Amino acid sequence: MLTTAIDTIPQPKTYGPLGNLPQLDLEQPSQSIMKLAYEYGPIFKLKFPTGTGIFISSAELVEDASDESRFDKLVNAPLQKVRSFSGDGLFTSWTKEDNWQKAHNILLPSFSQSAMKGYHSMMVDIALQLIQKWSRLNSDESIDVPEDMTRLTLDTIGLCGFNYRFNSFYREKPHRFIKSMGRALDEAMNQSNRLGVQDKLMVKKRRQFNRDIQYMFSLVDRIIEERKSSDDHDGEDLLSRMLDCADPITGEKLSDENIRYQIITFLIAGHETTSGLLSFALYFLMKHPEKLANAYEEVDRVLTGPIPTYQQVRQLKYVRMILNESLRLWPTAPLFSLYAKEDTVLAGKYPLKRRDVVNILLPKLHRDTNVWGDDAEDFKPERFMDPKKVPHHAYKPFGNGQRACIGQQFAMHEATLLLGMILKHFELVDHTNYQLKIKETLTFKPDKLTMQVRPRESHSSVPLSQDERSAAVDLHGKQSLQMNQTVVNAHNTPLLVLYGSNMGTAKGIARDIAMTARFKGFQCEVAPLDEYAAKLPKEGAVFIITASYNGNAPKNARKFIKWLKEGDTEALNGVKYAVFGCGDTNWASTYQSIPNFIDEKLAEKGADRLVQKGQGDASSDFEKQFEDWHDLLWPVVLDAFLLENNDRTNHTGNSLTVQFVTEGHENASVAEASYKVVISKVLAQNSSELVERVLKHFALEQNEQLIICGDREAITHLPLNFPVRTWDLLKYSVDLQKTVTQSQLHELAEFTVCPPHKRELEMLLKDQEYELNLFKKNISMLDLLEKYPACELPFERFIELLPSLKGH
Ligand code: HEM
Ligand SMILES: Cc1cc2nc3c(=O)[nH]c(=O)nc-3n(C[C@H](O)[C@H](O)[C@H](O)COP(=O)(O)O)c2cc1C
Repeated sequence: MLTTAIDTIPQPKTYGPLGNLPQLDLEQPSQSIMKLAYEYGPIFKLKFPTGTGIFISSAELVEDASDESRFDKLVNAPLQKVRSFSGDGLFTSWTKEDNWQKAHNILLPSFSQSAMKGYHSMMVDIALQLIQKWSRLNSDESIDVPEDMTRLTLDTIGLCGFNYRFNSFYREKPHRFIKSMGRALDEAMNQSNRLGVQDKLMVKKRRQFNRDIQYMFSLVDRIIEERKSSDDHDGEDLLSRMLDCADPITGEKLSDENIRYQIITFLIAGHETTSGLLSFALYFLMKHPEKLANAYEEVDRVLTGPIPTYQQVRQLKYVRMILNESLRLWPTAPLFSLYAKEDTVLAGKYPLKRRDVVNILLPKLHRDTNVWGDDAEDFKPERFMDPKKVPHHAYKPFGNGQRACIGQQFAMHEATLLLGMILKHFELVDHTNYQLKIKETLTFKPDKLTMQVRPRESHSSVPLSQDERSAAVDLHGKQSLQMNQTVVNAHNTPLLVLYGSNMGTAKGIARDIAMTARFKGFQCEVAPLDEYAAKLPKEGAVFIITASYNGNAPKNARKFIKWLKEGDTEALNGVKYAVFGCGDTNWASTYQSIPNFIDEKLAEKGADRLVQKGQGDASSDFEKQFEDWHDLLWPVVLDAFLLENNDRTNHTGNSLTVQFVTEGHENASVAEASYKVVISKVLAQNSSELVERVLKHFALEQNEQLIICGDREAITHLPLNFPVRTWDLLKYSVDLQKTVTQSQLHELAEFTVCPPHKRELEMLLKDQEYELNLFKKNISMLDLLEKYPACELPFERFIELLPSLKGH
């Protein structure tokens, strides 16, 4: 007979039917278990009224338990109680329940990297509310940190997920949802620690629990009803996906009941843990002035505009490291549970029976000195400097494998953005010399942490008004224009861009590349890899952008991989290809496994690799890694097909070219690029009247899309190589009102075809004339263009000559 772990693993003394319950401080159960871990070592067992569980906390044991072929998520006793209000939502469902896989498939795309760009402006909206609130405080007023972080994270998930505004910053007391949810979570945890009979006696508590659940249901049902009855069905938020999308595998949609559970799940999971993370990060920064100084240095260097852009948030490396390190020492979801799917032996030492329960005790795992070193207890963000050196099997704040946190990128983007903004604006004051005490519900938070803030003198800036915020937010991407660009001198070399993607990152990149390629004159098609299994064309080029999932292919690349592995592949001589892999070093052992496989296999079968494989790591600077590869790619590809760079086929002697795009082709990023223009310049804009005059002069439409091509190094103030709305370009990027300079005047004269007018303009070039007639009167280039219709200055040159808009 197999000896089970339950017989051989150390266990503290038990107390009759209560088992080890008396060893737990019910106010702080996870911290009590942590203490036991220091006493009993990396593996021990505890018996509770609800069953017996093993607790593990060494890297070696956790690495083995992370094997998803042998262990799966256990919906543990507290989570089973939480099911009273979150049902079979993603967090509290068993993997084998149909609704888990279905919801997972439907909702994953909403958490892809490209989806974060869509949420960015809404996150900024809420973050600005906090910054404004803090900037209005008197210097002796103290801030309840976890309370304000909770306001922020609840409002953020409400807005990004469901377009619902909790408006927590406009309320004295937290929203009632927070109260009901907090009480219900407390009660769920307490119920799981009570004996059945004790529980039955708690009539009042049970009634309150039911009332809280009813309140949460009613709020959520209202959100669903409002959305169903509104005309706005084209949103891309979570609720839209829940209501409209079908599981790509089964073709089934989510039921109304399940949608209710999912919304509650996201409202809970989407804010409790992130607010704790932000609170701990602020605590650590207040206590570590030297780390705080590093963070200030980074924020001052990166966040140069009034509102952080998506890209800038991605560049806040040190701030991210601070968050990672905070999650190491105080992972806000401190424990997750697994069960053995079959009889097995843990780490080759501990025999387990099917269904034996293993709990991963994160705060202790994250302090395993064998992996993290003797200074494991110290706060050192630098541990996360090199993602390759992070021991991922000893760092699991977001859980494991397919049941890992779906909202990880959401949480990290939101937290990096906010922490960056707080640091940009404020000095942090530890006015009570706070001593850390941890409050536990299902999550960890610093208990009663307060601080004061002072505006940073050298960086104080005017908080934005509501209107300016709206301007930043309005364009968050609602419009998604379909368009087809007209390319001058297209050579029509075929280019096939294939992707393997579950969540949309690889697909988004494939589309972006295709847009650039069309622009360079290629005849381009974008498709999932599976559509081209055994069909790779030998004409033109093939680019492959793909992710990996636990070492396996994304769903729409499985056939392709099978074909490469087993298929009767004839020699692929003549196929010209390039591969870019989307991966994440969190999955260290299978990092980039699928793109690597494809890249190597194609070469092995005789295909020509055009350029070295590129790879992006979602836990590192993905965008930069992609850009670096993209910059390498095009010269090589153009060379291989003996092509000229077509970007400038429309060249007029300017260093810029402008191409107008017309409708009809698939594309994603118009609104986004327009938004980029807006957000980076939100404080400065030209008047609408000025913009209309320019449109009229050049006979342009305000909603027309154009792409400006030019050298990114040389021209920094214009949105280059992306489609933008003409209106946005003119309103936010260039200064239309600036007095004409003498060199601009010189160009105007050059472009003037009517000799008398040309002469007049040349006269004005003389210093005195210029001073008197133009400079003193503040005459702009636009004024002159209107006055001299014979001046045929092209639009692209006009844009190029104008200075950047810096605010009047
Ligand atoms: C710092 C912030 C966060 C931390 C530390 C965290 C941690 C975790 C952990 C440890 C799990 C796995 C639990 C288990 O195995 O039982 C998990 C799952 C989950 N998290 Fe998060 N989370 C965070 C933020 C978020 C956010 C912002 C969202 C939503 C927007 C979210 C939604 C979820 C969901 C839906 C699951 C269940 C996924 C599934 O099983 O399919 N989390 N989270
Ligand atoms: C459940 C899960 C498993 C993953 N497994 C791997 C992996 O084995 N190797 C890897 O490099 N990246 C892995 N990743 C990271 C994804 O490949 C990466 O985020 C990629 O950008 C996703 O692309 P997509 O949005 O196009 O699907 C995994 C991500 C998730 C959510």
